[in-house]
Amino acid sequence: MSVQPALLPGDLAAASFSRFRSAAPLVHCLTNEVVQSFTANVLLALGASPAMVVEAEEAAQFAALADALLINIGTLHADRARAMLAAAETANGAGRPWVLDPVAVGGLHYRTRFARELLALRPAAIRGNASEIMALAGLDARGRGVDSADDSAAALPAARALAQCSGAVVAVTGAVDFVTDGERDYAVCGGDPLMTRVVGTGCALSAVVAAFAVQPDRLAAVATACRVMSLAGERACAAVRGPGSFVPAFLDALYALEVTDLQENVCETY
Ligand SMILES: Nc1ncnc2c1ncn2[C@@H]1O[C@H](COP(=O)(O)OP(=O)(O)OP(=O)(O)O)[C@@H](O)[C@H]1O
Ligand SMILES: Cc1ncsc1CCO
Ligand SMILES: [Mg+2]
Repeated sequence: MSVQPALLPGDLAAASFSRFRSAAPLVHCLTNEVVQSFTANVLLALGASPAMVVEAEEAAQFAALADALLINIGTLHADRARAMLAAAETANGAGRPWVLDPVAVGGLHYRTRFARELLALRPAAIRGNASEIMALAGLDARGRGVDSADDSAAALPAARALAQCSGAVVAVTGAVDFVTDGERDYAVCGGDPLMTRVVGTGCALSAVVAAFAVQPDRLAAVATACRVMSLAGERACAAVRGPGSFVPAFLDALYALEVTDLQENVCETY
């Protein structure tokens, strides 16, 4: 396995974004209460469809109708947990991919236990920041050299171990996003630190990952989801004064993205 992951090739990213635009996936989002509206707007701006169907009985039914499912445990409570388990089981039964965003897993016991339960239901992809991926990997990858650290590059070994033991494609995001299936990985550059000064860019990215996880080359597709967000983020940041003007500029940049924009995935160093 390479120590320095390859950059996501522009031709793969463009092909994946083109497939996404044609498919316009319907994404069932069981996400946290802070980011629901922003997440729906990000999916709509890109050309996908969001649906936040949250009651357990309905969530179990709807997971078979949607193209993909997102489970984000940011504001977890018992009713929502019940809906999440039911929806993940339905999605698995119907052959639909589902994505786990393990918000704040690590220090908090209830959500950490619950994330372990979800992991056993085999998500197609997992997207989190460095500390979340390290903590989740620690659950099932003890003894695989998973140490503590707080940046995405340092979390790459943990992401690989998590991918190997869960079967998921794992994206660990930060200044550089790394996406791995445990055997191969891609690096995705771009974005802007301002993206961390607005709530929900990572959560919304996880919904976009779900929309891309329907594609057969899941590793390249999840990396493309990361590139779509980082490219729109860097374009938006070039034209704004701060977090307040970032959100509308970001939605506009997502809306304006063209397939050919994904061809260029340049990054001098990372
Ligand atoms: N320092 C940075 N420079 C450039 N882009 C960044 C930086 N940090 C994060 N990003 C980008 O911001 C987006 C969100 O990633 P991040 O790792 O901050 O998620 P998160 O911590 O789960 O966010 P949240 O929980 O607030 O939704 C990604 O597209 C990522 O590439
Ligand atoms: C601020 C916050 N609190 C719970 S979830 C959330 C947003 C996801 O990061
Ligand atoms: Mg997060």
